[in-house]
Amino acid sequence: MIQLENVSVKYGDAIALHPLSLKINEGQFTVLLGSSGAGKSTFLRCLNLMNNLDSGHVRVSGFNGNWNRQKLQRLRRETGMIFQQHQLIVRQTALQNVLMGRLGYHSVLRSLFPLSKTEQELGLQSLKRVGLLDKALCRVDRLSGGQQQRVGIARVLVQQPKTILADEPVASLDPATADEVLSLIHSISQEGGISAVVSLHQVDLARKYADRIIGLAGGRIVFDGRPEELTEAKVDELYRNRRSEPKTEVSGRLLNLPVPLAS
Ligand SMILES: Nc1ncnc2c1ncn2[C@@H]1O[C@H](COP(=O)(O)OP(=O)(O)OP(=O)(O)O)[C@@H](O)[C@H]1O
Repeated sequence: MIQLENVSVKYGDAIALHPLSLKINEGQFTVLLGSSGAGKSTFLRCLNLMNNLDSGHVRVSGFNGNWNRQKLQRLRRETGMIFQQHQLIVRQTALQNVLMGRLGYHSVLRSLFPLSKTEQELGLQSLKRVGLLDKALCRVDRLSGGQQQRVGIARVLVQQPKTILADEPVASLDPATADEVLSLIHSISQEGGISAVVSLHQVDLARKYADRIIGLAGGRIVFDGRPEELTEAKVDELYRNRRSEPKTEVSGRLLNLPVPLAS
């Protein structure tokens, strides 16, 4: 369980997250929705304390007392992160990239030497789980975008995480591949009882996979409920600012079009 208590974040004078409090329960698949700049990435980074907080506390089950360096290292080791742009080393093989997920378990000195056979087997099992065992020795830049994201997921699996945080993991994929990749993250979360918090721009995918949807707007929670409670009116409210912008722009451009003369 992760609990945020009055957590707020500012960048300079700009407030990215207004004070908010909530709990993320074990095994829950939570989707964050909200227009660009709503605060989704900032919120995700608060969950494993990658962001400095302006106020409030983050409590995680299994971690008592104040956060010190060792506890933060353990928290980040137990939190798998998946990114939109995969953050892979493209000149290395899929397996080498996956094994990077084990680095948090070793000292800098130890990580200069090859990992144990057990860890290498764990890497292969993770690639098998994401359907890419046959690509283990392929360089990542020879893989498709969807396959690269699967490598990113396998890298998270070798961490044996308690929580998965995914920041727009399917934003650069076509709709069918996006569905497949999200379905994979969802099944990994369900099978392992791993909490997942995933930010998305696709409301249909949020409705399909989420146990819980949190809607952010202007750094505030404006919706928190089950997918069936997210009505069209609430979606409109969530994206109101973003949705109105293109209409204004288009109608503005249309107004400037030369009006054809009647013949
Ligand atoms: N490092 C930073 N320095 C200054 N301002 C920042 C920084 N990171 C984010 N912000 C600002 O904080 C606000 C929230 O940003 P955040 O990236 O959390 O939103 P988001 O919902 O994830 O957006 P997107 O969907 O575009 O990724 C935005 O106004 C953004 O410009």
